[in-house]
Amino acid sequence: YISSEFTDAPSYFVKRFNLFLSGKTAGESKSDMQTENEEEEDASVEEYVALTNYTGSGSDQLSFSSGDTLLVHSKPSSEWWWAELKGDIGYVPASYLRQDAAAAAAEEEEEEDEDPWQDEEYFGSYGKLRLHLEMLSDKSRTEAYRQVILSNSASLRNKVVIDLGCGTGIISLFCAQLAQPSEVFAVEASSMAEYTRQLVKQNGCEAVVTVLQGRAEEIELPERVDVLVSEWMGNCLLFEFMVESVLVARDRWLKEGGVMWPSSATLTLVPCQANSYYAEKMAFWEQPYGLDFTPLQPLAQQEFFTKPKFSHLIEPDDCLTTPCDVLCLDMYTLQVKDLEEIKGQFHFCLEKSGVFHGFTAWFTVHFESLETGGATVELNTGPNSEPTHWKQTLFMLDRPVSVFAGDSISGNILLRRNSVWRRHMTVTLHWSINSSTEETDTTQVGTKSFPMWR
Ligand SMILES: NC(=[NH2+])NCCC[C@H]1O[C@@H](n2cnc3c(N)ncnc32)[C@H](O)[C@@H]1O
Repeated sequence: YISSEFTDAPSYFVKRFNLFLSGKTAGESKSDMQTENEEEEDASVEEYVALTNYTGSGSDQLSFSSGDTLLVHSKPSSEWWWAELKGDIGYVPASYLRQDAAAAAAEEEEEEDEDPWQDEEYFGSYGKLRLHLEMLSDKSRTEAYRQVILSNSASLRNKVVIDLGCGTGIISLFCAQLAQPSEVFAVEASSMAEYTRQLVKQNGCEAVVTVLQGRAEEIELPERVDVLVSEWMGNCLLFEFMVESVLVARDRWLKEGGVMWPSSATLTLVPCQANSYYAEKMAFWEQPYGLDFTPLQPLAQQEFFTKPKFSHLIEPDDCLTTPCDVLCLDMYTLQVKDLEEIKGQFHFCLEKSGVFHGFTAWFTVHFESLETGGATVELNTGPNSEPTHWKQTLFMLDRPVSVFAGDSISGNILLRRNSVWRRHMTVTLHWSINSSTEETDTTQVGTKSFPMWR
């Protein structure tokens, strides 16, 4: 019996289905079937995922629940497919199925054997000039490292230096040009290294600077070093987790009493307004061209406010109060295992009323002097310093909160490294807003996790 809506089912199916009804499973019926085109018989079974529940009508249709994985044996028409679920076989409405979920699952399988460090993509990106141009064009960043070398030039005499992740070799060239170290090992894993070698030669530094192509964790040095210098900081300080490579190299190659540049790193946080960003991404839908597009606002929140916004330039006036250092990393004692989960507390007393749209984060690194008592050099990527290519990182709340002078915002920030994708992390913020007025004391609590990026 084939229910009426299948009148368009080709004869092949009628035969096949009847065979099935006669107790032969799909597999066995193969030998009895002379189908018009063999490959339909041989087509590999495809996995599909049910988008929603479906209750089959008539005995020839399958019922299934959302999320079920159906094995589609063939597709006699675009509307109805012949599929199997938990040993049952029958017709299913094709529009209720989605392969990309199954494909995504397969993809997931594939990704599993993808490198958790994504080094091909990562070092591939650094094999091109774009990122190096961005970094070299960042005067605050590059001048800070130049200042470190310049202000320590006397102490660098006859020292052995490793420049970890040297890129185009700028820091190594500063060492050779502004000081007289005995040796600088410029280590670079990307294909940029071969050009870095040319730059070292082009600038007459090959007597001092040796370019080693390879990952810092794997290269062999002829000796331990007095100074480990590296520009490893990522967005929100840790993204990319290049810092792990720095710590591994420190443990392997830094002499007892050797110097880490940067010596320490601090993550700073502030509750902030983000009126223009909010207007651009959320308020926009209130009345575009006089129409009401507010039903799109949940989508906008999901699409624009779920992940942190990199390269956000916060104005000092957007800070609702004095920023607070929430994490301080000592590059001499920090361990790789510490990177899995780093937590910081904060407590802000609001000095002015405004709209609390979210939190902004940035970092500062310090380079201690090689001479005891010498001046420390600071690279501050915050809103009161010259902008850098990192700018700042904005974490938008799901919805803004009006706050008033005298209110306080306290809570904590948690950076949890992704246990699979080793260059990624999730930043979770917990906060409570305490408003005190004559009549009442109210507390609003909130929490939000921001994947960066997985
Ligand atoms: N501040 C950052 N977020 N990135 C800027 C520095 C990154 C540079 O270091 C190189 N690099 C990164 N990790 C490594 C490593 N483990 N070994 C060698 N070179 C590396 C990378 O190829 C690039 O040239």
